[in-house]
Amino acid sequence: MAKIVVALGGNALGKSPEEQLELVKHTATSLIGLVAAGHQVVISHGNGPQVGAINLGMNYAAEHGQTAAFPFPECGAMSQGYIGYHLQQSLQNELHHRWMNKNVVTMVTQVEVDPTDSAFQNPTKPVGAFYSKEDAEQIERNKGYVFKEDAGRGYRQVVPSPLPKSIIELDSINTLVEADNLVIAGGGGGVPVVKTDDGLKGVPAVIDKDRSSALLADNLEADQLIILTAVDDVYINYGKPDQKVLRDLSSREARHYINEGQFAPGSMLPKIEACLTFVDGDADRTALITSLDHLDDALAGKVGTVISKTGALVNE
Ligand SMILES: Nc1ncnc2c1ncn2[C@@H]1O[C@H](COP(=O)(O)OP(=O)(O)O)[C@@H](O)[C@H]1O
Ligand SMILES: NC(=O)OP(=O)(O)O
Repeated sequence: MAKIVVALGGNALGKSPEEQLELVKHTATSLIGLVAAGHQVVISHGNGPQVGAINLGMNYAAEHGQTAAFPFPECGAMSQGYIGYHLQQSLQNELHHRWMNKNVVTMVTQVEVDPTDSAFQNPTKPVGAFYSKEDAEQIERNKGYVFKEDAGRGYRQVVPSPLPKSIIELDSINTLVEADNLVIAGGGGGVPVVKTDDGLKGVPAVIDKDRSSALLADNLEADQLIILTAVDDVYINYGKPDQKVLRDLSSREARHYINEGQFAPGSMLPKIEACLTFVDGDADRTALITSLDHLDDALAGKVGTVISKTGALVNE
């Protein structure tokens, strides 16, 4: 039996509640498959598109005098509830379908960040919808938001993405996991909070969920970190005619490709860095990056990129 932290990508969760529920149902089948195989599974997820959509909706309602203004950390907490609800329901339905009995719980999770983190001066985390260059420039002028190009897919608003320092609810998560519950935690990288003289305080930012998931996996002493996103594999020369699948990577090879600039900042780079943080902690640990659709194939070794301290296979 292995302890596995599975991180689901926010961009791979679809663009609407209907799409998300459909995608999550499919992923629930594979996740419960892992549970049925005897593994201890902890689930985390991204929230970039979702927190951006919630924030836009709340801003619109506030600008039209229909609601009070909702700060960004509150929007992050809402995204944890929204995505956690779909995950809980889909996992519970799949458990029921298989006549399995297990409690599923979403933990609203706060993650401590450093208020002096330089990320607050340099927003990099893409959130919300994709825009054309012209539309992004117009919104920048009208609202003062910052936009950046996101991995060739269009322009998106970016917000600060400080590094996760500690998981506030770690003890509760650990207790629930050890009591054999299926736990969803660290959603959206956790709601970012800073420690002040008056206690914890939310800050407007989005922590990278891959980095938080690596911290969670390390803190829970997990054996494996699985990052599920929109692509089946990690590539070098991604999107070019000579792109090549990386099936199996040692830490050393991964660092070499990072230095070559093979992984886009804001998308694949933080995933690779998160995997390195996790696997460098212990030689027996592995990390797997694959798509939400092909987890079963990846576990069978047919697709996906495995990262470990020493590497095992030869790349195709
Ligand atoms: N070298 C690469 N190999 C594979 N995908 C890459 C690479 N560089 C950038 N990407 C992009 O990174 C995306 C995954 O990052 P992102 O969309 O931020 O993930 P998520 O929201 O699922 O966590 C892929 O869908 C792909 O477009
Ligand atoms: N919080 C976060 O990293 O979200 P995405 O996975 O959507 O980028």
